[in-house]
Amino acid sequence: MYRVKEAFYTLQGEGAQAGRAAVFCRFSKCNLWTGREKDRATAVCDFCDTDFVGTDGQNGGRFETAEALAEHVRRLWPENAGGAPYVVCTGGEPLLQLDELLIAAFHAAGFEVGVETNGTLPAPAGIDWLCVSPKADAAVVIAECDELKLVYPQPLAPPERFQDIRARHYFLSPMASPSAPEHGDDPVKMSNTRRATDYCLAHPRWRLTLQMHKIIGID
Ligand SMILES: C[S@@+](CC[C@H](N)C(=O)[O-])C[C@H]1O[C@@H](n2cnc3c(N)ncnc32)[C@H](O)[C@@H]1O
Ligand SMILES: Nc1nc2[nH]cc(C(=O)O)c2c(=O)[nH]1
Ligand code: SF4
Ligand SMILES: [Mg+2]
Repeated sequence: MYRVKEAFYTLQGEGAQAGRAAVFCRFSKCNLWTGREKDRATAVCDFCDTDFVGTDGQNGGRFETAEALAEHVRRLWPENAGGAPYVVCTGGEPLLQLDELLIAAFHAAGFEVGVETNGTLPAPAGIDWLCVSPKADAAVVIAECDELKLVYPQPLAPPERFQDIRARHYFLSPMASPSAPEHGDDPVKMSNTRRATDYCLAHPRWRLTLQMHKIIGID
């Protein structure tokens, strides 16, 4: 059984695949926060900007088989539109649920499979694009990925701690305020963007990435 909060067709807003059309499949549940506001202050990850509780979002639901979920995602991709169909598995923490069966079913449906993970759980084989985004002092168990995308600043997760994770790209993503309006003003994010910029200027191995979807007002 796979539990999905929501699924939607949009442009990837972050990282090296920014601008690419993708179906986002947001899995329910996370291992670093319950998703309830009353638990935020004591959570390992306390700045999450996402609602991943339950299965009641747009195109959310419970799927008995990998094939059923892959078919559900396939229906969200435009027909005969060309390009390489792309699904981004996110959450919540997708590696609590994503397994080799589901990856095979996505591939059989014609999709490349991207994953956004906090890096604390091992990744199944077959993922086409793996993005690891470390959180606070949670141990990262993934040694190699396509992109490391660190939310910045995090007092317990300075960039220097992750130099030994092998990645094709190293990104800093300015921390947005979890309570800021989804597509509105966020002074905290503005200040964090300046700090991330300064870090990238001083450490050119790191590149700046912005949450483009929030800037242009799409999902
Ligand atoms: C909601 S998480 C879900 C996937 C996975 N649990 C993870 O943390 O990578 C999706 C992406 O949003 C980022 N994110 C979450 N809260 C954020 C915030 N307040 N500001 C900027 N990025 C944030 C995460 O770091 C991650 O790259
Ligand atoms: N457009 C868009 N791009 C994204 N990249 C990562 C996201 C996520 O929540 O995992 C996300 C998201 O929620 N929307
Ligand atoms: S690990 Fe990801 S989904 Fe979980 S609370 Fe943090 S940002 Fe949100
Ligand atoms: Mg998001």
